[in-house]
Amino acid sequence: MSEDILQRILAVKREEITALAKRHSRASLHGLADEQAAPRGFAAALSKKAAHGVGVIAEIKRASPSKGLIRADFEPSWLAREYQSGGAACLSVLTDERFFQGATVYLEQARGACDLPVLRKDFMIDELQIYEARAIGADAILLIAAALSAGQMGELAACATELGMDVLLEIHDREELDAVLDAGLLGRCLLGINNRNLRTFGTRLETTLELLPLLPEATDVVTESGIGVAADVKRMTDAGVRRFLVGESLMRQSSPAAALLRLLA
Ligand SMILES: O=C(O)c1ccccc1NCC(=O)[C@H](O)[C@H](O)COP(=O)(O)O
Repeated sequence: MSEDILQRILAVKREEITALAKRHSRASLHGLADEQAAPRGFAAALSKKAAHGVGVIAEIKRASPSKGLIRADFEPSWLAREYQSGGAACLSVLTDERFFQGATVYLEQARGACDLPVLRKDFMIDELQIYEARAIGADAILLIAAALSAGQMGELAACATELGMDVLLEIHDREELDAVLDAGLLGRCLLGINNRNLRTFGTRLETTLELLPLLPEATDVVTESGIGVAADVKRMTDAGVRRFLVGESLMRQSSPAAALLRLLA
């Protein structure tokens, strides 16, 4: 994974965590998390759809470091309803402000507009962010292996699980897979394989296909990034992958619902 973009993002996250800690104590965020309705069951919803074909986590993504602004006409509540009517199993909402033009309020708006479980898509390196995720209603969080030590992954995953959230643990290569396996996290988290090379920002679906044979049998894999057309979905399902995280290709369409239906056709 690119030291440059990841390290730049993580430097900003450290500043944000310092600011968050000034606004809230751990106990106050825990209190806000406790006030939320119970999580909606992210992994279960994804597995239910996957058991009958394909489970899609549809992403609400306004912009990205690689593409800049993706969608100018950006209304999270409407997008959430579109994705639900298009057959998404779950939502992912980018909450990072600096690099993805996201916001925590977008997650609240999207979740409030539909019945789907929602992943907080951000760069999580501290328990405060996990409490904050639950406090804004998230049903699941993302952990990126390249950003964390094995010990941190274990601690943050345990924190999320204690709060009732599911964890999508993301890898890009064999080294990160080994770290996840060594940490004994595979059975406790969904495993995401991200097809994006963060040095070049290019996506290669082969990243998922090449890592699949190295996984223990029956691992629930989510293939992430670079899924654009139904042929990509077919290529993955032919290899046994039934869970997908899709953002840009849906966000660029005037009707994300119709685009999702076409992807699943
Ligand atoms: O999307 C980027 O440019 C990006 C850059 C640096 C770090 C992460 C990045 N993307 C995060 C994601 O994982 C994607 O938003 C997600 O997998 C959906 O990908 P896509 O369908 O290709 O929009």
